[in-house]
Amino acid sequence: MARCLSSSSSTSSHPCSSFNHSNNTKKQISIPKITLLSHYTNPTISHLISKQIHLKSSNGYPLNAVSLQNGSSPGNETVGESSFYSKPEKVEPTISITVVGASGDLAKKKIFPALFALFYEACLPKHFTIFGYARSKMSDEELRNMISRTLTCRIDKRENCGDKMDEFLQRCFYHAGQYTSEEDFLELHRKLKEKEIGRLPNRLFYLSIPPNIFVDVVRCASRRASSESGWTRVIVEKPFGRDSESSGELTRCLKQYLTEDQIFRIDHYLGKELVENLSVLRFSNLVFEPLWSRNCIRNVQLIFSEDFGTEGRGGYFDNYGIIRDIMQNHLLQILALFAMETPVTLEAEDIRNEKVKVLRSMRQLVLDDVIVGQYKGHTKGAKSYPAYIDDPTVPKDSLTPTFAAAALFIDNARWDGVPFLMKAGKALHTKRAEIRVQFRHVPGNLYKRNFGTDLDKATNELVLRVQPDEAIYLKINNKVPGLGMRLDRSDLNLLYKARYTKEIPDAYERLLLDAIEGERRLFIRSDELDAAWKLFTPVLTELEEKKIAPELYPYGSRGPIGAHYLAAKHNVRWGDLSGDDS
Ligand SMILES: NC(=O)C1=CN([C@@H]2O[C@H](COP(=O)(O)OP(=O)(O)OC[C@H]3O[C@@H](n4cnc5c(N)ncnc54)[C@H](OP(=O)(O)O)[C@@H]3O)[C@@H](O)[C@H]2O)C=CC1
Ligand SMILES: O=C1O[C@H](COP(=O)(O)O)[C@@H](O)[C@H](O)[C@H]1O
Repeated sequence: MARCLSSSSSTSSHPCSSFNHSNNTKKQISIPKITLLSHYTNPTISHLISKQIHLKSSNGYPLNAVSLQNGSSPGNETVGESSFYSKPEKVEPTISITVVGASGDLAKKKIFPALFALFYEACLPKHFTIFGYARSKMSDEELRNMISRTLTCRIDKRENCGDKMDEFLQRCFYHAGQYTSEEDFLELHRKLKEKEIGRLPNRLFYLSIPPNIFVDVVRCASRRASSESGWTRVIVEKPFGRDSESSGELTRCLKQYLTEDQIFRIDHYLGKELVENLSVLRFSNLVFEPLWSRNCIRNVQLIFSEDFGTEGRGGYFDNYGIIRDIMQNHLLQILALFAMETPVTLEAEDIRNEKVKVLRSMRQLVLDDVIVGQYKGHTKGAKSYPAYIDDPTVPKDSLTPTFAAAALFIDNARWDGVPFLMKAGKALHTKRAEIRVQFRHVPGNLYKRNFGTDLDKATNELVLRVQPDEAIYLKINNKVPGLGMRLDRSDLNLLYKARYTKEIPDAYERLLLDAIEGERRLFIRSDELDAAWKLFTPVLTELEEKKIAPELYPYGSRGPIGAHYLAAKHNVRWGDLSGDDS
């Protein structure tokens, strides 16, 4: 896959070299010098212009008649100069990236650092501008200070970082506005245009805002600030609704203003290195794919564990809970990638088609196969840890789960009867995300009596440690060296930091770059989203209607004991997350 652009402004040598895509926005292109009047009413002239554009398009020029056709452009704008029959002129593309909600937590923590890292790595297009948009009053300089203060990205200790940072900050601007005001977005549009003069403008909006204002922003941005002749894309952060109905409604509303192709629903777990590697592991190694079914796999575990609580995000979290926050999206996406059939190609639609098929083959999740928990306060030595309900933004009688475990099944030929166990929790003893594949027993094992330990524990297990310390390891049985025949457990271990010197990019870097490049493979399609909500909505409704009380577990513990009963019911023992098994 082509990654990154060469940027004249970078000094780093990076493998990224080309921006060679099938999408019309990605190469330096030529467009004829014409005036594009979006409101052109004379049918003959309009027809001529359309024909001209069509002819040019089929000869390799961009299909940039959008503003003519959709009539939604903010004004009667021109591209190039008004000389209808003059020779085509090279127009280089530029991209304007607007971070909506620029004053917020995610923007500071992830989006600006990821953009800077892409710039540092020469992965951003040669011509780009970044705009922050939010209600807070800020000058360009104040935004720049905010960005440089909060840049704690993986490269900020590298050579020339300061110089590159200055260069980057000079391309960052701020516009204060309301999220519901078309006027304010029109003002933004004018500012963007000033930076885009003489270039083919492409625009990317990143909605880093609370979900209740997604649609307002999309309405304002699409009506008043979309690109007139290049593309306009919108990255939408989760949550995409809180159940089937609200998610369907959100999709319908967004589609009033955007096509599905313009919507990039982000699930940042899909941008994690190990999750990207899952398909590579499966489909490019003959040793794994033949084992990838009920014939050899006993169970699959998808585990997310954080060693801190909601910490400032209680207000958001209490309306969602851990099932919506982690399971319905991050863990289910991993499951779909893990379990899908071989896609026809690596194209986005082929992969997403296979993921939807898996999701639609899943058995309806039932309450008996779900357990929920909530962390309570805990004192350890001199240190005391708060309960979830100690968060001032959380109601004291909240039943919102901060922990959940669930057993899911895929009713297809490959996975019939194999439990897929999910476990996700906050304020646990460790921070970790893993995919654990436990294999079946070796039938008629000749060495059974040679094991020092119980054979039941001695099946093969493949672990993909998504974070921290990315690793893939396979637990095998091995002869203890020496005379005699005694077997013990050992690991074939691929620890990334031991094998690779290159730092692993943050998931947001990968996903932002993909959105810029128009690569949709790692973004969620609306039918995937629909299938994901169908799976979880009934159980979420039941939990809430029946006011099921979560099992309390101490902050920093391994979570509720109920998770072990659930696993045992399906003949599963959770893998050891203590970290000493790799
Ligand atoms: N933070 C995180 O770690 C993660 C966040 N997300 C998602 O990303 C999005 C942004 O998250 P985050 O940055 O934490 O959100 P914030 O709560 O920090 O909100 C972002 C900005 O939106 C504006 N805002 C906040 N509340 C409201 C409101 N009620 N009405 C109108 N505007 C408001 C504020 O800007 P101003 O007042 O200046 O307009 C704020 O700076 C959300 O959808 C969230 O669910 C997803 C994964 C992780
Ligand atoms: O989406 C979310 O993810 C974070 C965890 O992300 P990670 O990349 O740090 O593992 C989680 O803390 C948050 O609650 C959730 O909304």
